[in-house]
Amino acid sequence: MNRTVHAVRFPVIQLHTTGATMRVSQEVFEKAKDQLKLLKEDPGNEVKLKLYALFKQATEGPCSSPKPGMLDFVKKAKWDAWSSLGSLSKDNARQKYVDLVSSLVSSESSSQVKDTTPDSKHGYETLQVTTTDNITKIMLNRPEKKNAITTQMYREIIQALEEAAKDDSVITVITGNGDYYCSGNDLNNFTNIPAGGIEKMAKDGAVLLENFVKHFIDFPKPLIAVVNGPAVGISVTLLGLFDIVYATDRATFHTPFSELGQSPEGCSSYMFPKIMGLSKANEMLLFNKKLTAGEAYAQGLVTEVFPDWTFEKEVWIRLKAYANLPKNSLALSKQLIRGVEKEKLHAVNCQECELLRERD
Ligand SMILES: CCC/C=C/C(=O)SCCNC(=O)CCNC(=O)[C@H](O)C(C)(C)COP(=O)([O-])OP(=O)([O-])OC[C@H]1O[C@@H](n2cnc3c(N)ncnc32)[C@H](O)[C@@H]1OP(=O)([O-])[O-]
Repeated sequence: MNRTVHAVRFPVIQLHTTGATMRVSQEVFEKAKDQLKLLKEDPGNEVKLKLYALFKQATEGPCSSPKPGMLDFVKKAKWDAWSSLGSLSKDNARQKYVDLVSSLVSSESSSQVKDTTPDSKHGYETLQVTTTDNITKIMLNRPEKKNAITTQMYREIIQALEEAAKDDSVITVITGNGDYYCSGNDLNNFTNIPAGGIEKMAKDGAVLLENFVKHFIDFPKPLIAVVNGPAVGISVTLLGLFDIVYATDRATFHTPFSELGQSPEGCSSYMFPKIMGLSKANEMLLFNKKLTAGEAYAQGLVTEVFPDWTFEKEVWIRLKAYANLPKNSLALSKQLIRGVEKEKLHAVNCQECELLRERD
């Protein structure tokens, strides 16, 4: 089952960055060329060189002209930029050219909008939670630990989801700070044995985990994962409970449960086979197969993959457009889509947590 991607039309170039396979049409390429002429701000020499190189590669293929002399600075810089693209195909160069122009046009228009990002909400130590432009953004904020989820972070995410469910926002986004989306359960959660011993730790852990996952199952508004880097463990298994998953092409998806002597959670034992088919789900959940972003897209776990260099810009422009849609209509439609499965998901969550408790 592939996820549905809602098409949003931008006033400028339509973005075609769905995975690595889609081709940019000549028409889109020409449009990008025209848009470039309308930029008001000079993007700077580095970007201009990149644009030049991509354009040459897209129209003529790899650079085969002789290297200009050392003193011919401009020609040499252009030649270097073009040559650096090596054997990049014309199609890929066209795609990258269009992506780059899109990001320049977008950043120019968004720089004209007043920055109204409010301060992070108080009371969170492991998260940064903000609401702006009708979007509540829950950012995992332990970049130095690759955003590993401690028991405190589990509790804070639960609290943030409860608040986001009730606030004025239209959509809710979860993302990570730094180079990782999330490295999964903090492994120290298993090593700090409390006074009641291992059995109590396992029981408390299972109760917390079940409640945590329950908040994703029951979340009433569209929930979007902005996967800004590699994702591990529970941050991957939960993705089946999000309504949309956008990923940078730098992201990977890894569920090393068998390696750790654990079993799947986050309703992945039910959602992954449903999303990607049984055998692909088994490769991930039983045999620890790490997926690239492209593979995760091909298997329907990810809605769309964006080049890392334009990821944040493109995704947030799109999300802001989504967040202007009518709040109630979105919430009701989501509940209609998810409602059919809710009972089943709660039962799966309960079983998964019970198994984890027994195995600890
Ligand atoms: C409830 C049960 C269900 C849940 C299931 C799961 O999620 S299962 C999945 C469970 N997850 C895993 O099995 C993933 C375990 N982690 C890894 O495999 C690697 O750290 C990495 C591949 C995520 C990043 O490799 P890299 O070479 O790029 O970076 P680096 O290694 O140098 O890490 C930087 C710092 O972050 C720290 N830190 C990172 N992750 C965790 C963590 N989960 N925990 C604690 N700490 C973590 C790391 O110790 C280091 O701290 P230090 O020494 O600076 O104080």
